Amino acid sequence: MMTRTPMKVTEMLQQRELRTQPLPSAKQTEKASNVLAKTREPVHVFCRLKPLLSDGDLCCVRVINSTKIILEQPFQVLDNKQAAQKETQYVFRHIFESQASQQDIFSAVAQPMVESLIRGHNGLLFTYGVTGSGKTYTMTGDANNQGIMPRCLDTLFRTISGYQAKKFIFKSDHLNSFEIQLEADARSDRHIENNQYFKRELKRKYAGPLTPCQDSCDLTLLQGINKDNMYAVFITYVEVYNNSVYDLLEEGNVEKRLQSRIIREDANHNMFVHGVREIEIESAEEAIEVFQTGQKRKRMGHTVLNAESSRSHSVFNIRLVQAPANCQEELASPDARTITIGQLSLVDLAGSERSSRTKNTGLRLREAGNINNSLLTLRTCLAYLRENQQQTNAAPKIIPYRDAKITHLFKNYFDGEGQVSMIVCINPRAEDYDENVQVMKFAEMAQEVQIVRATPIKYNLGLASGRRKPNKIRKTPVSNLDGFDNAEDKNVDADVRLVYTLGLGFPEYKIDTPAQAESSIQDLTQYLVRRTERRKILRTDLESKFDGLRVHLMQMEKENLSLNRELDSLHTCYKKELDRSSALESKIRVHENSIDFLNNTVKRRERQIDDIKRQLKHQQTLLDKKDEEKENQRKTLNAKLTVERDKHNRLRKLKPATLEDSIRSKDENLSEQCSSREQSSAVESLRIAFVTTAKSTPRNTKYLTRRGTATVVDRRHRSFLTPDEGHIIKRSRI
Ligand SMILES: Nc1ncnc2c1ncn2[C@@H]1O[C@H](COP(=O)(O)OP(=O)(O)OP(=O)(O)O)[C@@H](O)[C@H]1O
Repeated sequence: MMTRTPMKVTEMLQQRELRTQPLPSAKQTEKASNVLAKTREPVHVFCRLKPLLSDGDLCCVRVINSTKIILEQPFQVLDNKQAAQKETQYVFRHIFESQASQQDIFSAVAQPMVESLIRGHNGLLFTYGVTGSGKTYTMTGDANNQGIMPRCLDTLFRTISGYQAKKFIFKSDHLNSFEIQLEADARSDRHIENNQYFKRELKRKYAGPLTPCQDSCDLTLLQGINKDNMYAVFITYVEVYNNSVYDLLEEGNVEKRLQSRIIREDANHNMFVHGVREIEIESAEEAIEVFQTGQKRKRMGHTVLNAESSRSHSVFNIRLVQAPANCQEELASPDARTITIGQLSLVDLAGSERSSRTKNTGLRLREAGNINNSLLTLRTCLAYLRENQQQTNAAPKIIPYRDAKITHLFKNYFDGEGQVSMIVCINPRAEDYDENVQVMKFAEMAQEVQIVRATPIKYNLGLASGRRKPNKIRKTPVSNLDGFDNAEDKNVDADVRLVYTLGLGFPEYKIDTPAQAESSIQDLTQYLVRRTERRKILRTDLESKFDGLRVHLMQMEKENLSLNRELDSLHTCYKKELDRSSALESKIRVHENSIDFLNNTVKRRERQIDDIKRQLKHQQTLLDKKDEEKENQRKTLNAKLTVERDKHNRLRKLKPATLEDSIRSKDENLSEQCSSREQSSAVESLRIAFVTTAKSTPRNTKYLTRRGTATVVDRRHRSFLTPDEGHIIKRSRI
């Protein structure tokens, strides 16, 4: 059994906890760690198991408890039946077993993210898993089992109900931000919208296949709403198909070919789809209707593993815009800087799949290739992020967000904005074992990545908190009173004292008969008694309120004084810090200048080194050329020498033979023809000539003399023949 030992798991958990818990040593370190613990959080990874289709199906998963799960290699996959079954244990934040309801998932995973959204924080929630493992079911659900998205919308609208701004007060600036419109402009936009037939229809009824859940959560548990703010909700819905981004809510009918969009970075370094259509919605029903319109454009396809398989990654963004209101329930300032924007991105990733199992070909195969590539990039990004966070001493790796559109869109979540959660969907069938192993490994790695949670900057207008409350309180009984006046329902328990009215108008009475007069007088008396009592109650209430107000004012005055003192000390601190920071800035400038200078010097030196290298190279080339020339000359001289040697050898062989022949013939002629002294002296002179010629002949060569004797000539000696005797006189060379 290849299990992670319990020790290892606890170590892992301890390590994870260590990263979020403050170190107890020095006070300063503790403070710094506290800040880290507050602002850093790991990716939350949840695991959801899909129910098996039939009881006979083999299962490859065993749940240990709500956080531990074991993946078992199915027996039939093993070659050898005797071999030990391979098991791997994984630990997640929570494991939802197959019987877990959609509500369970929403409450544990998405509800806290909705709360964060209301507070103005960003959040990313995505589903990850093999094709057909239940990602879309978890994210969207169906008519009877609504998923996370409709539940989020329902919770959100139920929470902000009564605090929503009028439509078109907030307007998108098409650069991922919002501006505040004047009421007159907003009214005119509302008028235009009301005139559009489509919108009127939409408002009248909604009867789509998916409806928002009506009981998504217990609202008493939800926190985070600022009752002094006004809220508006905007949605965008995009898909990433074959690594291109498309706006599923683009204007035009559903058959229209969608335009590919680019991803851009806004002024706050958040990534957004440029030119995407942001639709302001006022209710969950309206949001679902808009979602369904986009859904019709989403690319779905049939694969062997899932009849309705998502062939693209879909990103549904809920953006909550809020700004402070004044006590008249209008926005307190037209300044766009007072706006806080929170974004919750719900992402349904396309399923990872193996082409061998899906039997995909053609377009489906290309889609699958693109899906797998983008998921691989997601895995790489998270792996590099984790590495960078764990090895703080090494040079950080560049995260390849731009390699896939989906990771490019996620960049600002991973780089530090908001909370990231992932639901890993697992189909526990034995056939999915291999792919589930990969999914689990990725999930395990992902939860070691730390994300910095950014706190939104809220613009302080200096308005008192709770300013909208009195107006709201006043509105409630007044509206109740309206009903009280008109309806017969006498049991309405209107809190009339708070609006300081003495009650209903003077009752009508008729005094036609004495009996009528009697009863009218009684009624009027009762009415007046009630009225007097109410007056008393109101007076007491008013007096107590005056007292309360006085106490409250005194308290506020005290608070104000202490706050002013605090403000003064803060001002002093601020001034000191300002001085310190300007001193640091000037230091930085000096260091920057010296860095610039050093950089320039380094560049100059590098240029010089380059020049010297070039010169050396040139000299080397010249030397090589000279060597080559020398070699050529040597070869030419050698060739000439060989030719000369051959010539010389040939001459040496030829000359003595020729001369010997001529001497012999002349000797014979001379001996035959004359015996005279003159004649013989001529012969002698000829002989001397021969000897002179023979100087250059090789050593130990034999020559014929007149007497027919052989003579050996040594090269080291010069040899002569005496004219009378013909003897050879040898003389040593000097
Ligand atoms: N927890 C569950 N309970 C009941 N049915 C489920 C559950 N999860 C998934 N299903 C059913 O399984 C089928 C496939 O699920 P779904 O379409 O959500 O898979 P997917 O992971 O999104 O697939 P793909 O990646 O191909 O889009 C659907 O018919 C869905 O209703």
